[in-house]
Amino acid sequence: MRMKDFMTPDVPALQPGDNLRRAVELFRQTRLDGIPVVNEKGFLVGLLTRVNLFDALLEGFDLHKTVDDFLTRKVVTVYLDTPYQEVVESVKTSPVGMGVVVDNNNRVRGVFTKVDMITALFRESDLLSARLRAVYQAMHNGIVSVDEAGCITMLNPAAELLLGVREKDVLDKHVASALPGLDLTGVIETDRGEVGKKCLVAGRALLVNSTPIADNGIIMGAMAIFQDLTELEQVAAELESVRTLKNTLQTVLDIAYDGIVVVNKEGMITFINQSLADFFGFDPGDAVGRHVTGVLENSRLHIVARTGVPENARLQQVGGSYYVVSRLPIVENGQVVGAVGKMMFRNLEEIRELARRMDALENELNYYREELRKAGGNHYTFDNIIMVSPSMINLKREALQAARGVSTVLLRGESGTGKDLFAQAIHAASPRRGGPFIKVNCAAIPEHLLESEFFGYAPGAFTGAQRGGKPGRFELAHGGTIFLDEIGDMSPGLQAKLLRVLQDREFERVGGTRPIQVDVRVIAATNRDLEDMVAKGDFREDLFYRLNVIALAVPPLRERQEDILPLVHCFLQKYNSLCGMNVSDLAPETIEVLRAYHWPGNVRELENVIERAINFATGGIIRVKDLPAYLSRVDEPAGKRAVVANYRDRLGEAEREIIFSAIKAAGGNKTKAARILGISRSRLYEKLKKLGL
Ligand SMILES: Nc1ncnc2c1ncn2[C@@H]1O[C@H](COP(=O)(O)OP(=O)(O)OP(=O)(O)O)[C@@H](O)[C@H]1O
Repeated sequence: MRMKDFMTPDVPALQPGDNLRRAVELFRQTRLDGIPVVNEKGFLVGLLTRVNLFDALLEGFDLHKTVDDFLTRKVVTVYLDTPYQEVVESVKTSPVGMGVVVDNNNRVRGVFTKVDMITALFRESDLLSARLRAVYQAMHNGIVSVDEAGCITMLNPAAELLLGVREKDVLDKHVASALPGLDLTGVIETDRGEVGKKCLVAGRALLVNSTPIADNGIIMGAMAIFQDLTELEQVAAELESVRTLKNTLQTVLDIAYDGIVVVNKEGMITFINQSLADFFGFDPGDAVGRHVTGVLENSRLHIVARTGVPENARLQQVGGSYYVVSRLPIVENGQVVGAVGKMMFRNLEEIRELARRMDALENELNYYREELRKAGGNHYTFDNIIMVSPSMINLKREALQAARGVSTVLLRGESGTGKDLFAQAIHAASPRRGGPFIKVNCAAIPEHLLESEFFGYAPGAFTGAQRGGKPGRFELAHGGTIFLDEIGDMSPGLQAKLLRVLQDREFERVGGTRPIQVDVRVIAATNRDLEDMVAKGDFREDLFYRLNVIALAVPPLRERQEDILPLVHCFLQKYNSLCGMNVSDLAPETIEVLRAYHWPGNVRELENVIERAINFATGGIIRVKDLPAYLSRVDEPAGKRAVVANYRDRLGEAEREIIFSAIKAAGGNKTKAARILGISRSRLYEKLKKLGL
């Protein structure tokens, strides 16, 4: 409050030269204790008080005498903007008890009297108490105040809530009895406040600050301000867990494999992890607070923070190298508030190495899947093997004879001729048919697993091994038949071990010491020229003779054309039902093409061709156009092929040619062929199957 808010404005004034009569008249009109005297320019000359006037009259001056000789010249003057508090001090020291108010140009604008001051005081204290009450009401902390006798004078709503009492019920009661535990009488007695004292009041743990209330050095009472300690402790615990979480996150982000940078909506960096800073050689502290474009070349993070559109797996060039980055907006309550960028800057070689390892694992997985599928798959009998050709009928007769005995059988023949089927059929026709039929594809098992697959491993044989060890295929085949497919692909070390099993029917698990005896019939198969391998020293002669007790040769498909059509119809039936199709016949030209083809991949290739053709056929008939183009253009010039073949066929054809030439160069040795091609043996095996070779 300022002077202009509570002064008495527009008071009449005397001028130098005015007489006492004029003064008497003005006093009668205004009831003021003094009349300002101003000159013609409006400046204050003095103040004629009632006392001045009475003195003049008592001294016997008549009413025509001018006021000039009786004025009080030392007058309290204040400006319009002077604050209330300053005026109070002036008035206290003024002998007159009133003052004159002037503007900034020192012209008289009014007067202030003691009545004005008291009115202002009331207004001021009303305002103060309204403000104080608002604070009391709104405060989250509880407040209790007491008078000098310790009786409660006030309790705010927060205190009511915290202590579970109503103000009206405790007013004027002594604090010690109304609120036991809240010690304010001690504060009054000692005139000393206390900070952060723990008190138990009305069953609540409180943190209390108390202070005496004094006026001019006299204790008038005391006041306590308090808050719930349990609430405080809860907040502190929450803060602590947030701090721990922040530290954890910070550590995780700092050791993260990738670089991480966070910007706010303006594109200013708010966080950058240690890995990124280390990689580009700067201090994270220097980067925080700077615009991202000033720290990382070609950054678009500020754009993502503005648009909210994520950018995944983009390339960003920094310092002449490219890095894979992903940028994601940070959204809070539906608003984009920033963005986070992730940068893969590690050596690409490491990633390639990882990919290689994954590749190897995938091969392993595929192998086990295939084995699993076969383990639960159909077991063929001679009735399921489609054959009409005399050579096959003859073979079946020989195989049936072999099935009755216990001797080892060696199935010879090109890939895809049906050796696997014959092995199963022999088992099914043998007295061991009630026992297990276990197949081991020596070419498909990853090299490092071969030995443990064959013979199993003892408990604790190597890191990662199953705790109780694992039986090998020989153990699993006990009482039944083991079918060793692709026997020509076995390493020399394993050949020696196999020989021992065949001779002694006994072996040890990998890492084990106990000999294990098994009763197993062996059927082996190969598409390799084992005699040639023996001659070259690639295959043990003694093992060859052990295996070659009963040799059965499955003829290639091109040498038994009579079987082609019956096989086609068998596959039509199989894939119609598998694919939900209804393709029942072949156009005559299609039959011609199938007969004319030389089927290097034998029955497996024929089966693949039919499966594919069913998917392309229209009108329930397979036409030449539904067959792969390479079947019908053996002699066509390469230029013409390029025009007609579709992308997938050309790709498949190129792959076949590459694989064929590698196998040829390796003399039929798949391990060598895989090495030439730079792929794993099991991957080559997968490809051969896929291409029907
Ligand atoms: N006579 C047949 N009757 C029915 N299906 C056959 C016949 N011959 C082969 N097949 C089919 O052809 C595919 C290849 O047969 P199989 O696996 O027995 O050949 P394989 O000579 O053992 O080949 P690889 O030497 O590559 O192991 C199989 O899907 C099998 O079902």
